[in-house]
Amino acid sequence: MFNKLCIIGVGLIGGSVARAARENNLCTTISAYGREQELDNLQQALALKVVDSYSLDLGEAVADADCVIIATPVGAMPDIFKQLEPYWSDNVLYMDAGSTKGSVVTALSELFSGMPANFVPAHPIAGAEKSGVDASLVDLFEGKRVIFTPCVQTGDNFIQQATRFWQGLGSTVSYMQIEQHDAVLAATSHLPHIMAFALVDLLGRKDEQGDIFKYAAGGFKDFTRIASSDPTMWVDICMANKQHIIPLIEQFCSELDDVKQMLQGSQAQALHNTFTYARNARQRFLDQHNNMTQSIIFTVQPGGHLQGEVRVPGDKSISHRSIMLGSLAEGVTHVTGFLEGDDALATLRAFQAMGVQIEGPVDGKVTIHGVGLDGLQAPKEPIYLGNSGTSMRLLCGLLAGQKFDAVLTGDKSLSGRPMRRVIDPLSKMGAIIESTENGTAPLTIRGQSGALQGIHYDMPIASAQVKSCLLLAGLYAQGETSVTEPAPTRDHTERMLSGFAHPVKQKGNQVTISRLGPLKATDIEVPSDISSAAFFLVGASIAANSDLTLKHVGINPTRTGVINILQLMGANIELLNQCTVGGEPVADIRVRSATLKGIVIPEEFVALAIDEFPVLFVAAACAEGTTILTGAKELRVKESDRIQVMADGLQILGVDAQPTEDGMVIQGGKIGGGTVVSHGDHRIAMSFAMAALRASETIIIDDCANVNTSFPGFVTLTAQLGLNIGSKEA
Ligand SMILES: O=C(O)C1=C[C@@H](OP(=O)(O)O)[C@@H](O)[C@H](O)C1
Ligand SMILES: C=C(OP(=O)(O)O)C(=O)O
Repeated sequence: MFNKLCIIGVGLIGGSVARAARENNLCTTISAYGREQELDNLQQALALKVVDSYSLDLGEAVADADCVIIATPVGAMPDIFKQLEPYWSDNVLYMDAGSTKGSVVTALSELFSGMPANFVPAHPIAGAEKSGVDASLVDLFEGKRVIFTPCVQTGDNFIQQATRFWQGLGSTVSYMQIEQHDAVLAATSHLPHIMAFALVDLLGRKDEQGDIFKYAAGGFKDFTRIASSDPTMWVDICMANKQHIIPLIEQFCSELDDVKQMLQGSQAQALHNTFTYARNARQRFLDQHNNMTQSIIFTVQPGGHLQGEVRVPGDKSISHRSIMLGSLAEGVTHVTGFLEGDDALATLRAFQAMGVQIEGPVDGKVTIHGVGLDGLQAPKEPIYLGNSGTSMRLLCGLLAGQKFDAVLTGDKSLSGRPMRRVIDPLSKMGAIIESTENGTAPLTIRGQSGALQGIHYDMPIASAQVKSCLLLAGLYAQGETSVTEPAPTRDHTERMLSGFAHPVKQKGNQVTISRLGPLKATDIEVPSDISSAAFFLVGASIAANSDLTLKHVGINPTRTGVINILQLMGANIELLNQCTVGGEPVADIRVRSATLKGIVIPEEFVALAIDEFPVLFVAAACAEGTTILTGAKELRVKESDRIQVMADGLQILGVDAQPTEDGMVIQGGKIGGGTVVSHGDHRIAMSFAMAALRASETIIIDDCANVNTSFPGFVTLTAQLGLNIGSKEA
């Protein structure tokens, strides 16, 4: 807590910082500084009790302050810094709140001949088109991001103080390099503002008769909202960041020119492709944005049944691998049925960041221009893989054989998941991988000057991710790399390598790879994901009067444990229209309501149904008698501890579910209602949604944004089939 906070420039941002700091007890008193011409605004700030005092004398305003925030337009900052210099104190934390960072840091560095250690450059990504203290809000920063761009000279203790302060205001703190910040913001904020101002300028001048604005509707209003922003502030921002903005304006003009030519040439298809790509890209942005800033809550009313025909999204495991092998192949790979969920998209972006040209996804279609086994380029920044364990573990193997360094990062859940399972065997092959002390991400994978050495590895756990990681590293190793598994795990990597004309040798539980030559591009049709279908297999089994057909689902025998287990429990499941597509068996699956009974789940099915246990626990809760799962310790290190989190949730719903070290004991019975927490785990969220089909009360599920990682459109689809589900932002 600060004793005295001084705000220089009490406008929308400065005023909101003051309000939120007071509300959250982050300081005892607040002073403000402004210029003579801002007197009215300062008086207003005092009258509104946003600040406790103000002064037109900077020395007086900052006297005894232990935190000073400069929240003026960026163009005014160099002057403010000069005026501040005589009062500068090494113990005080100084921060700005400007939208450009290069100009701020340059001005300070010139003045002080180097950046002062106690200045933390900060940019809250929050704002509105309104200005002045009147517009300030106590919750403006709640759930918003603030970006720090610390310099090498910035002191850790000051960064920590600044972090605590902004977190106290409700923000999430991110760190960026100055250049990166200014380039990104030029694209996402500065260019859109210029476009809005320019469009209104153009139409306003044309609109002398008032016709255009008179008939302008929602689209115009949405697009031009930001043209109501403060011109002084925006002139400052544009001037300060023009080196990044000008090239973007040029690119935008050329994009408009392309559109003009499509119109001139009546190229409706080309225009359609452009618009479709943009619409999908925007949706991905919104999904990502929701994940970052909002928590989604599902509310599911009790009862209902599932009926109809449905095709669930593409297989996540196969989608990841299609991008990886397509990128390493020679030639162009066309993928259809690609999963447009965040996990698979994280893999797609990772390869784009390594120089692979990838088009799409548009309606599940992706085109990958393979660069060959040795054609990847060093990524310019750490590769962020979100929530996706498969991306991180498989990429580790693939990157271990490259000539460049790469850093892999992930969200909070992924940063807590064990990575030694891949680091240890890769190190035996000669890879150099740095992790945290706990063996977790961020991971730095060092470039290799020579090839890795092939090894034989007896996997201590049944993991397709570890196996696939080593097979991918094996593509870069001298000699043979072989892996034995304690139980069969999904074999999509092996099958797909054959499709890319690079077969592996399979003997019993051992698979062996050596570099045979280039991978050859091929076309891949991704079937629907049986792990997503699993929610409906359980949902339609437990809900009376259900009859559902799931179309074109992958039924690779290394994935069908869920069907085996449900059939043992008495489920009514039929496989229809079986065929093989691109080396993967596929079928339509018909499922009808059935009376389930509790069973002891055979351990041989555990690896074959590893992702389906959350929803199988729901099936067990609806079955007659006791269901016992053992040998499934791996569930504790997925996106959440799926044993504990499911047991907690089921208990809240009144089910007798007892977690054990490696499984669970569930007595079937009645399901009540209540609020359960998914802990950001997509499969937990979707499993509890299905439980509502048999619940007596409403089930509310917190923290569901990550459903987008594997099953975009889950709410809409399940609602169409008969589940009474709604979703809202928290
Ligand atoms: O290889 C894959 O695509 C996957 C393997 C499994 O993980 P483990 O290898 O950790 O069991 C599974 O849980 C994950 O969802 C996807
Ligand atoms: C465990 C899962 O995925 P990953 O390991 O890729 O995060 C899952 O999808 O259930």
